[in-house]
Amino acid sequence: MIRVGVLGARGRVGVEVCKAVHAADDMELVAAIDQGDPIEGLTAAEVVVDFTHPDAVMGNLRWCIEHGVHPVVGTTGFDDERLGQVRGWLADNPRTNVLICPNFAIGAVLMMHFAQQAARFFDSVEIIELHHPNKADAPSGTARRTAELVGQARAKAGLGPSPDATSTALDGARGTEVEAVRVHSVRLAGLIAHQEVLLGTGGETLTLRHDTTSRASFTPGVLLGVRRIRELPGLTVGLEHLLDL
Ligand SMILES: NC(=O)C1=CN([C@@H]2O[C@H](COP(=O)(O)OP(=O)(O)OC[C@H]3O[C@@H](n4cnc5c(N)ncnc54)[C@H](OP(=O)(O)O)[C@@H]3O)[C@@H](O)[C@H]2O)C=CC1
Ligand SMILES: O=C(O)C1=N[C@H](C(=O)O)C[C@H](O)C1
Repeated sequence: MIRVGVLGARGRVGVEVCKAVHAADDMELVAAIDQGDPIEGLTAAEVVVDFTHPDAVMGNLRWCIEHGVHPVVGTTGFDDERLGQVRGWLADNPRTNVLICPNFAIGAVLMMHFAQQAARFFDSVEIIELHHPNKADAPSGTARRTAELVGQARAKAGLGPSPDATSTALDGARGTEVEAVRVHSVRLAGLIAHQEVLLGTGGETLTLRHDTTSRASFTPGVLLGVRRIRELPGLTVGLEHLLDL
């Protein structure tokens, strides 16, 4: 039995994760921690799943790494600086492993993978992510990661920035830029999590779209991460590394 703790246990995703861990034959839910609960409650856990808040996740990660508990992280808000800090903590605590996944839904991971594969064939690419209005970070972790993967694939193929003759624009009209890829964020009541990657070239466009219709969609990926984290040394970013793509 894998002893699992959940951080953010009363949150939108945390509730689903607790249910899934509880239902798994090979896991025991030993701690369900949320805002205001002492983090020391995680001491009995071997693996901790974190779905909290970008402002909280670094402190949680540091505690887990220093206490030899393997974190499986869904919380977003990671950039190169934060990942560098995690690598630094791991260098001082080499017995701990960390898995950080901007998106645990299998379809979303495939969308990112397909976008990366398609990128070199198209002159233009833009990303639109659409989420519920309670989301803290923009752009989403998934959109950031997609833009990084697509931007790197374009650079490798020798492609420059997407063509764009805009010479005058209101602030924000063209979104933001990640690795030279334009990213647009929509926040709308009624949505959960959605993303389109728009690719275009002479006479044709390709649209890759993923829709999250239930937060239960994140749990198979989370359970896979919990099962595999002990054999993944150091820092792993992205569920794609566990999917044999
Ligand atoms: N990787 C993925 O597949 C996915 C990632 N996410 C990400 O996961 C994160 C959480 O999303 P979501 O569940 O919608 O958010 P919620 O706000 O619904 O849940 C977060 C929970 O964590 C609690 N919390 C905040 N700080 C701490 C802390 N230091 N210790 C323990 N608990 C804490 C919050 O309490 P309180 O509200 O009282 O502050 C809340 O109950 C976000 O960053 C989101 O982007 C979401 C979906 C999928
Ligand atoms: O906050 C959310 O809801 C989600 N966050 C993740 C992100 O920022 O990409 C994953 C998914 O989009 C849901």
